[in-house]
Amino acid sequence: MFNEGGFTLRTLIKAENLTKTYRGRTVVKNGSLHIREGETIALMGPNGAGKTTMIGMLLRLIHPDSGVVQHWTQNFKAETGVQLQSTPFFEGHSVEENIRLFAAFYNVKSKELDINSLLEVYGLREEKKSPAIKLSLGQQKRLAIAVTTLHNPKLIILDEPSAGLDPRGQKDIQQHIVEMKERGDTVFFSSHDMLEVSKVADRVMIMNDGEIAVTGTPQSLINEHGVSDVDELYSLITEQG
Ligand SMILES: Nc1ncnc2c1ncn2[C@@H]1O[C@H](COP(=O)(O)OP(=O)(O)OP(=O)(O)O)[C@@H](O)[C@H]1O
Repeated sequence: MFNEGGFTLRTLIKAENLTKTYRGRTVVKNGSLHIREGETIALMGPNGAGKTTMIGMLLRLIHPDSGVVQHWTQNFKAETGVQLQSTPFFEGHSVEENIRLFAAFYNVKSKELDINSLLEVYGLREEKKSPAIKLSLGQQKRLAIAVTTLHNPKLIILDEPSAGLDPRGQKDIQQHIVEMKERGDTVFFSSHDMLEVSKVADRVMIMNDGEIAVTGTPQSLINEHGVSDVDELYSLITEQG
């Protein structure tokens, strides 16, 4: 439990001094962060800043060279929804079958699964019988995000959910994150989309060259650094390198 301003917020993930080196190059340096229940956190940073490596270590998919990650429960994987940069859908299976396969993986019972509602929410009703791997990039991203929610997870982690999408596709993803937030879900996502971050994030972290350079609410960081928006803040932090 973590006490802040009189409210007791539960910490879901606490990472301390995470470091990862690949072939002599340190790509994450002493990364410390916490994710508290109900927060929507955006992880930003240039290509190669170490965001995906950091997410991998938070999920215990990548073993840090040093540092510690603590989760709110031993069984955190069963209670976490994860969209990685490429979600491997099952080849030769329709959207519906893929959802059923992911649901089985998460131990969600068939009778608890409302596929039609899920497809409706994620704008995939027409694609129900289409092969998942033939969907457009935007549709695949929406399907990947839809399956992160199947088991009603406590924490949702999205690695660049809107990367490579057109403005309409980016807006759709923003809306899905807003809906997760309104449901009270905890969401940790990486992004290069300033508008998305400004609109949905309660807290922003900017990584630069393997380090978490700043963390705070968008407004507090804007005030502290004397800039006018998240875009300017990002440029200031990442150009300081
Ligand atoms: N398994 C690996 N072996 C060697 N180098 C790696 C490995 N994984 C990542 N790297 C390197 O670590 C650095 C950080 O990569 P990472 O994918 O964490 O960055 P990122 O901030 O997520 O970038 P992007 O925004 O492009 O996705 C990069 O230089 C990358 O090439």
